[in-house]
Amino acid sequence: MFTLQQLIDSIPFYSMSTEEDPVVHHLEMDSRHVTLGSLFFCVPGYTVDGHDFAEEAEKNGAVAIIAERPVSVDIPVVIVKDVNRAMALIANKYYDHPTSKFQLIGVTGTNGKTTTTHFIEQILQYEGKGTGLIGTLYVKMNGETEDVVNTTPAALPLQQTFDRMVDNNVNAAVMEVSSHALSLGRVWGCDYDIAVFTNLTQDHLDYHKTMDHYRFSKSLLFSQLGNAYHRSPKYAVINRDDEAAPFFEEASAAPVITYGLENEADLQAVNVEATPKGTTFQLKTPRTTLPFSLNLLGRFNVYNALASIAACYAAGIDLERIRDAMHSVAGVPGRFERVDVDADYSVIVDYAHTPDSLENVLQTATEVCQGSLTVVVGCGGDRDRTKRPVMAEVACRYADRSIFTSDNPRSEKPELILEDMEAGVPKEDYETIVDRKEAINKAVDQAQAGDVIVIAGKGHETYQEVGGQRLDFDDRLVAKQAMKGRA
Ligand SMILES: CC(=O)N[C@H]1[C@@H](OP(=O)(O)OP(=O)(O)OC[C@H]2O[C@@H](n3ccc(=O)[nH]c3=O)[C@H](O)[C@@H]2O)O[C@H](CO)[C@@H](O)[C@@H]1O[C@H](C)C(=O)N[C@@H](C)C(=O)N[C@H](CCC(=O)O)C(=O)O
Ligand SMILES: Nc1ncnc2c1ncn2[C@@H]1O[C@H](COP(=O)(O)OP(=O)(O)OP(=O)(O)O)[C@@H](O)[C@H]1O
Ligand SMILES: N[C@H](CCC[C@H](N)C(=O)O)C(=O)O
Ligand SMILES: [Mg+2]
Repeated sequence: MFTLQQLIDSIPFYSMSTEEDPVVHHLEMDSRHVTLGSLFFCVPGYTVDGHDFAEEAEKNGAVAIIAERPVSVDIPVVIVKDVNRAMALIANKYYDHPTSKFQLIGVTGTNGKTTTTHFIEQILQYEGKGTGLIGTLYVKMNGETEDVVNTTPAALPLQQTFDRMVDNNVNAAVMEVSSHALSLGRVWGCDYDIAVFTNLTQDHLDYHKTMDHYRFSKSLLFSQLGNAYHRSPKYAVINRDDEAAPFFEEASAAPVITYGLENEADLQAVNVEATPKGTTFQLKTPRTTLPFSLNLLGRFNVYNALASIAACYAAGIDLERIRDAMHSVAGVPGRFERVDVDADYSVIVDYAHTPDSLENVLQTATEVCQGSLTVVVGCGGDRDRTKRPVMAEVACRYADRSIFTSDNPRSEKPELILEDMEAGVPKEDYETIVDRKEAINKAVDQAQAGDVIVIAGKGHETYQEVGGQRLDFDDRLVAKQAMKGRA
């Protein structure tokens, strides 16, 4: 148990409204969940401002408040420069620096984070480690999953999750680290042992405004490798084939292990071949060359495999053991997931929601397609508008037939999102069907033998976000129904 003073000792400068030093029993960033003895953090949000809930927090039993400006309460108020970052430091202290108690691997990059973290988790499990995973799909501890809101949670739930990982005997955890999280200080104070960079292409310009800021935010994971505890060597794992590689290498506060297919790298995949069941390649390292086989399709998955191999090697696992584990690594729900209905055409559901991921998945689909390729795709509302025409262009460049539709319009009018997409391509190259179910039905109805349909953007999602509502919607179920209806 800590007193307020003990907790805020981890912040360099602050001002305090009183000398009182209450005991803190709980940390909280949502006034509605405050209980007796809580320390309440006033987080300036995108929708509302946590400072407006200080009084409610006091009423609900908070013993002190951390804020960026004065608030009218009678309990102690500590004024800090940045509540998000103060919250990260205090949560670290409160939970006794949980990330110093197990090996922590962070994966950042525009695409491939969820896939790569799952590959790494499977290799760690093959080694018999107690594993933790945090990312877009869930928090997972020794096989049990829990729902999440964000890919990388805010500092409080994050440190609390790490603390539970310690209690659950996790000795190696792997997590997706989003650029939002790095930029907002959600992962401040995390003691990463290994930081992995997958790639950098356009996304999230609504938040970052420029690619430079986006790239800088991602690089924070690598400069953070210099953190305190030094229980084992730390490493950065970097994709040499990405043009941002030198930037990340320079930002790294730890030795760098590179991987790639095209450029010479510490771990390089050569002789990559697609087989009916997956992909094979030779892994060339300065010491040895080893044959690898992967149950998954797509050159992008070779990159994800290389990132995982390099991360696990950095974590101290033998390359031969990694090779054996990789042999049976399974794919991830909603990533190039084939809809399981017997038919002479294939339907693939994929989470591609950026220009680069769409290009990768469509390129892979053309390699397995014997007839014509159809893509059903939309772009998310309240997200980077500038990627919409680019995604439309990519769709039309690869597919024989493109159907533009809705993907989580959120607060935007679906027709206007579609107009943004349409601006990227000539009229005769696509058709537009606002209703996603109708769009999927039409693609399936018209499929011929040997054709492939890629339904892109939502992958594992089980909802369509319209206005403030989440309506049930699962591309895989809708496609399955359409396919069965046709049979
Ligand atoms: C833009 C953004 O990052 N939003 C995050 C933010 O929400 P917000 O700013 O809207 O929060 P808010 O509702 O304004 O509330 C502000 C504060 O007031 C508090 N509050 C609110 C109401 C009340 O009655 N009492 C009260 O105390 C809230 O608890 C909060 O602390 O804080 C929330 C709690 O931490 C996050 O869940 C939420 O992520 C939303 C869901 C989101 O969509 N974020 C995206 C942009 C994001 O972060 N994405 C990346 C992944 C990107 C990728 O992988 O491609 C991610 O890591 O998830
Ligand atoms: N290494 C890669 N390079 C490019 N595209 C990829 C790569 N790996 C996966 N993809 C594509 O990107 C999509 C999303 O993959 P994944 O979920 O692994 O990425 P992510 O980085 O976790 O995405 P998010 O930022 O939404 O969490 C996949 O469905 C696939 O189409
Ligand atoms: N993490 C991404 C997910 C996008 C998924 C797509 N279906 C969309 O809604 O745009 C984001 O929040 O931007
Ligand atoms: Mg993800």
